[in-house]
Amino acid sequence: MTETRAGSSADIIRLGSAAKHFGAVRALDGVDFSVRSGECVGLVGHNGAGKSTLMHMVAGTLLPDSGQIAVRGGMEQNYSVPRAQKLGIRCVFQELSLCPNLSVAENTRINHPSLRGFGWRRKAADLITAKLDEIFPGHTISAADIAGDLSIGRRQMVEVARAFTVTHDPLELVILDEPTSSLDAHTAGQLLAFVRRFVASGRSCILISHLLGEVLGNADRIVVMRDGKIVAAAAADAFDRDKLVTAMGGAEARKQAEIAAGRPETVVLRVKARPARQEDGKELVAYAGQIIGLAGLAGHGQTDLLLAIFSAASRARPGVEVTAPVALVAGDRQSDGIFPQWSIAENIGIRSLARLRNGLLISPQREAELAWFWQKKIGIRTPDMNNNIFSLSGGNQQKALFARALGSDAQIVLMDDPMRGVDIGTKLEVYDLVREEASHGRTFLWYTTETEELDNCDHIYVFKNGRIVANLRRDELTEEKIIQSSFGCGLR
Ligand SMILES: Nc1ncnc2c1ncn2[C@@H]1O[C@H](COP(=O)(O)OP(=O)(O)OP(=O)(O)O)[C@@H](O)[C@H]1O
Repeated sequence: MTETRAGSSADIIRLGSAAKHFGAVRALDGVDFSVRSGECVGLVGHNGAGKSTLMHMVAGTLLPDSGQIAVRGGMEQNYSVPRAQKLGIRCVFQELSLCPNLSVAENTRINHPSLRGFGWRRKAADLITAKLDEIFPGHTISAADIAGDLSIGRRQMVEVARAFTVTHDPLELVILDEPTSSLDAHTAGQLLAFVRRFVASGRSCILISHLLGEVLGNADRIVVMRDGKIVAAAAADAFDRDKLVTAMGGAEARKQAEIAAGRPETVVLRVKARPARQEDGKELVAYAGQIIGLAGLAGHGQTDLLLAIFSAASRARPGVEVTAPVALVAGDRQSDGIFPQWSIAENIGIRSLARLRNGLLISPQREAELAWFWQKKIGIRTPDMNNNIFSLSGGNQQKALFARALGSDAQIVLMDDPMRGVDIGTKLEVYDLVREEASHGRTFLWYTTETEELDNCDHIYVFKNGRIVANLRRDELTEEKIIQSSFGCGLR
């Protein structure tokens, strides 16, 4: 990277008065937005505020209904994805785009048509491996791995690394839309440290995240969106968490309520489950009314155990005992959670069909009532719950999956890192809801990559290499203890 580029104040891209409608929804309402060389711009806002729509315009995947786009000071008349690519603008969107049946190397080749001829596979493999090594030292991903076989966290790592690989086209600006949502704290730290090095070399990033600490700690400038508009923009050190939350217009920056402490432990057993690789007799035990956390580095068996419990509800499995109906809130909504052809209301009602039935048929009225109830309860932002589920922003899709589980008759709710992409105001509301439901006897098993969320749990099981290595009570919980157990030996 040259010094001139690092020192340049020219805008890489500038959008003026950008507006976009989707039917009745005004997703962007005359937005001015720019990125300079050598800066990391943090972009925050509630679910549905318009962040992804704005980023689609920067990336050329969506054109504004009205407004202008200028690159390096020159007006663009026919801005498009190939044009953005030529200018060195890349993006990693929330919905991951790797082809599941291709290898990591083959997926890398898709972005680099210049890798052709004899030995292209080796070159693509070397390119992505070097970038993974640089961003995520110690990763265990092979370029020969098939993308669909990787956990969502590893797919996210590949997707991020791929965006930073360079062959022919330049690399100026990378848009990262919730890039750490599926990563554990350790891996997220590696990525954010890399982003800082990247911008220090004169290139630029846009970082979208609902984890406000991540934005405050890594962005140079922060832009806050609300209802399709930019409502605040300033140097990052002009903000703190409370100021951001207030600007976003979400829930007040309240502290998490005093939570599980004091709730009597009941004796109704709901789940007993031993991980398949556990040899020392440790097992997860959950009673009615408990919120049980599953922690540790991502991909260490937490999701596998949740899926084993889920399947044990319908057919017996050795080592797993389940005593009540089970619902699962999938973290990987793309492959596990969403029925893409269906409306929002149908996606919510699918787990409650028995209650929605009128004779042999599903009553549209009951389905609409259930959907409306949950729309109000957790604020699903849409003008019409009969719209297709993909008309919702990413975070609002996730809320619909919550509504499906909580609106069902399941007494055991399994949550597989479900708060990805959910804004801070809604998160606090969902935490309250989970605690309220637990106080009525529901049991929650909650895998999360956000250590703060474990404060909501009564017990936390820490996983390593497919096994439970520690069982902590909430009052013994510290980030240090989790990391110690995740990397070292079990505490008890
Ligand atoms: N393809 C689409 N069809 C219809 N409506 C859409 C479409 N894409 C976005 N919208 C709507 O535009 C608004 C802005 O959505 P956008 O995805 O930009 O929000 P966001 O700030 O990125 O939210 P999140 O934090 O949940 O990802 C939302 O109301 C959303 O429902």
